Amino acid sequence: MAVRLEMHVAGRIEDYALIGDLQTAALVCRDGTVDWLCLPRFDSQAIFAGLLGTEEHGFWRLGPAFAPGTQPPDADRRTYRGDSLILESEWDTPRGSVRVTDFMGPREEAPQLIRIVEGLSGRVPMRSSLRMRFSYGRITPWVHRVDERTVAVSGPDSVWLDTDAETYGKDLTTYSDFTVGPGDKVYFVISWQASHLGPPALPTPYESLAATEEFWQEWVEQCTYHGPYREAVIRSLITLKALTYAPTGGIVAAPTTSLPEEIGGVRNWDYRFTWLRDAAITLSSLLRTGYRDEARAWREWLLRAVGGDPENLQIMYGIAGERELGESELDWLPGYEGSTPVRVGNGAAGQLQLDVYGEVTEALHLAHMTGLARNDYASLLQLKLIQYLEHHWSEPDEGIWEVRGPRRHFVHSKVMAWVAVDRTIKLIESGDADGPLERWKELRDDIHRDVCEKGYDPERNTFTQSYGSRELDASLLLIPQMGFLPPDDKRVIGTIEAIQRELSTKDGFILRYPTSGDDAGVDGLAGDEGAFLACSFWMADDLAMIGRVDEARKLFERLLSLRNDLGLLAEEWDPVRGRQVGNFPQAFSHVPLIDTALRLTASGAYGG
Ligand SMILES: OC[C@H]1O[C@H](O[C@H]2O[C@H](CO)[C@@H](O)[C@H](O)[C@H]2O)[C@H](O)[C@@H](O)[C@@H]1O
Repeated sequence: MAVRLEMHVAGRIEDYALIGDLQTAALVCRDGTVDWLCLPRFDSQAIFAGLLGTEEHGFWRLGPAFAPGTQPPDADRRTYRGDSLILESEWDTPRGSVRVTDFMGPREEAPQLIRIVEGLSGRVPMRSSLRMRFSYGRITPWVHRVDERTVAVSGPDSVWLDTDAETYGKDLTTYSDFTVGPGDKVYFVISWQASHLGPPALPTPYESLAATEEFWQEWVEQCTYHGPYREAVIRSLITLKALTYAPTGGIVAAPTTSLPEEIGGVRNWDYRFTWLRDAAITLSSLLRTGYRDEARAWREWLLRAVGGDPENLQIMYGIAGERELGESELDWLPGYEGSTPVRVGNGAAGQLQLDVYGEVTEALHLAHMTGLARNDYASLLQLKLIQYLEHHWSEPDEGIWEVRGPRRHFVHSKVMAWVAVDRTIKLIESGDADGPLERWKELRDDIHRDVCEKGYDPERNTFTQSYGSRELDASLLLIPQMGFLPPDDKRVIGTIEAIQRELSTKDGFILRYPTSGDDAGVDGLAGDEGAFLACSFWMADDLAMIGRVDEARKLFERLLSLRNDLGLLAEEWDPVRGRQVGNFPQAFSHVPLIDTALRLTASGAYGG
């Protein structure tokens, strides 16, 4: 029978803090429990999967001791140390106060999760409860001692625990009970190592802490944005950097799988991969805020990943460029608050999504415009993508939202195909590439005409989700932002107003598209979902672009208020339950946050 160890249950999504080492990431709950950690990479098996199950599936709690049968207390305060990814959680207990500092140092060697306990006042009894379960909570590893170290082994993985506290094993869990007084420090470090290798080097937690703090300080100093939303922009940039897989330059969409888009629902996906779309827009935000190294690294990643025939371009890859991302279900995990299935891998990898050509080309264009050193292969890739689009832009596809229903002629896909051709024409005109300029100008005009004829409903004065449909889609908000039509075009204004009218939630945030109505089931999925945060930021952008700047600023600031206490956003917002939903933290939410902050700052629309 399962032994109930702690009374910890997974928190709300916004209860989590992110820490990471630019190769993987962990989520730490308010009560000091690490409920999610995949080792050694973002897309590896989790050793703590309590987030998607129970304490039986692995967790590591470190905090003040508490009475049996009660819940571990939440920290009274928590914050990142300055502009870093070092988390500090503090508890005030009847016996005194204590701080736990959690971080993962950017690394060359074994991945490490480091936790340092520091007594602040009084004498505080503490407890560490470490329950590793390999293979996403399915496997109880062998745990034994090697000299002063504790090692857990199963299959290809071993995880080593080093601490200066006494430990003991009970109920297949490693415990440590100790007391800290003012100034006392106790460390705990777990390090991953391939199990066929010998023990990893002994950790140096205090040196690692200093090096990690310095790393983040230096990184943040490069930011060129100094406007009124700097705090929110910096936290978003740090989050994007934390989602970057440093060895290759790949960027994950989020470090989690299967945090549901609807609590209890089936819309649960694995985001631990590099989508060309999400990575391209991330790159654009990084470029706009002065970060060129990441942009260069991602461009290199892109050129390696898409190597081969552009006919075989995938819309997403593994973080090192892997193509096989086969989707499967982990049936032993009960899911976040009962949301099943829990999926690993992602079947969307095999879809046709024509917008991706536009997003990639736009990112390469921005790299070019901001003076990133020219790369002949990048220009060649751009030309090859257009040669492909010439023959395929008029096909139906699965679109930006990766619908699992039938393919359609999504308007946004065609608009982004136009973007791809337009930016490539500009590249040729700048003299940095050679191509059939006149033919591609005609192609650009053909796509534009097609969209305006078939994707626009003159009766309702709005563009539509797909050709022949009466439904709306918030991706149409990108039409003026991409320069497809100017913001003062009456069709653009009509579309913005229609989306605001028909796709707003009660609290004024924006849905991607209707999940019920004439076209119910466009995405081929059961259930509903929350407001999509990226679309809500796009609405703020569009309102600013059409001169409704006060409204834009108010919407933006309401969106900022949805962030958790650490400035983090998931993919969606559930307006009924008033909580964050979907994978967390999500690049696709933090990127538009940065972009809207930059736009509002440029328009002077702040401070009211
Ligand atoms: O809605 C169904 C699809 O949901 C996921 O896709 C979403 O996340 C992607 C990564 O951020 C994003 O690029 C895409 O625009 C979103 O719709 C999921 O990954 C898909 O498998 C699923 O079909």
